[in-house]
Amino acid sequence: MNRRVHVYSIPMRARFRGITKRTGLLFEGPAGWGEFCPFEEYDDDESVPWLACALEAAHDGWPAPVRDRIPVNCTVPVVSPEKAHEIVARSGCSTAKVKVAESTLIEDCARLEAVRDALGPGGFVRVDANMMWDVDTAVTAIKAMDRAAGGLQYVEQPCHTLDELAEVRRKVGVPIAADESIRKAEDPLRVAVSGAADIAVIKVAPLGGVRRALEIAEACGLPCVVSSALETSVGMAAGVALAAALPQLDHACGLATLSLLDGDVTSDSLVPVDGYLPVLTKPPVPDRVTEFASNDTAWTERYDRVLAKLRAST
Ligand SMILES: O=C(O)CCC(=O)C1=CC=C[C@@H](O)[C@@H]1C(=O)O
Ligand SMILES: [Mg+2]
Repeated sequence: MNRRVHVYSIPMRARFRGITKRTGLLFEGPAGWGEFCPFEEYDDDESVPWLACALEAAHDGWPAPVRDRIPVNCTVPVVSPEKAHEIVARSGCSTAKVKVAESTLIEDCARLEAVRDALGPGGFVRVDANMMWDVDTAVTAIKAMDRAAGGLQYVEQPCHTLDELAEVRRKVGVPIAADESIRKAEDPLRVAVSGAADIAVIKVAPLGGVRRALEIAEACGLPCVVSSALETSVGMAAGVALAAALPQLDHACGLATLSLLDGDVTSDSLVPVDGYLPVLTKPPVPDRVTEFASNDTAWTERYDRVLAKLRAST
């Protein structure tokens, strides 16, 4: 590795998807800064698209936007109903995505009631179960949550397989969104989600960058929601660029996750104002990265290994 890189480590405000700190690596190229931050469980092969996304930002820049601001949802981790209410009320967003299935159904429903209370009747509530349910559990839980939330906009990835999603979709009236089914697919360009889901959740880093994610979105043939991978504002800007370049955007996107981190690497933080994020022409400069600097060499070693794999595959 010979380029200028910064390894960062930022604590999470609340535990989210089992992690309590977000770590990754930033580097600069001729077009700006890129962020490489695959989650720990992604092996080197699975991390190749994450690096392609960072290299696209740093070297090529992004396709032209067709809109200049992106509606976003606030994201509610597994917290108490009081805390959930506070997160939603403070966010300024009229759509909330609530993590479910990690606590009991009673706790999830209490959180959903609090979220609806904070949003008022005009807001949208969606839930994400991260593949935790089997079909029967999903059907029971979705019906109960739909009641508790005063109507669900959709449920994201209730079960593991596409067949299970399709079965749940036939059994409940709530629309189904596919996330892991797309981002963890062997070939996201070929995965046939259309019978199993109503909405495609698209994450720019695991899918290999803005251009590649646009191709995948088109191949899915479904309305898309762009969602983050808990990046700092440097990586988040790529997700915003994807949402900005999609020909059609009917739903709020899951890109308001900076508030889940206890800090950011830049003073130009991508935090929403009145439920919208601005579209940037290039990634923000990480002028505050030294506050979160880490000397964990595992990240530079990971970068080198994944870069070698990326080069071998192109
Ligand atoms: O979509 C959002 O509102 C925020 C992003 C989010 O929920 C996620 C980001 C990264 C990893 C995931 O476990 C999770 C998701 O499953 O969508
Ligand atoms: Mg998800």
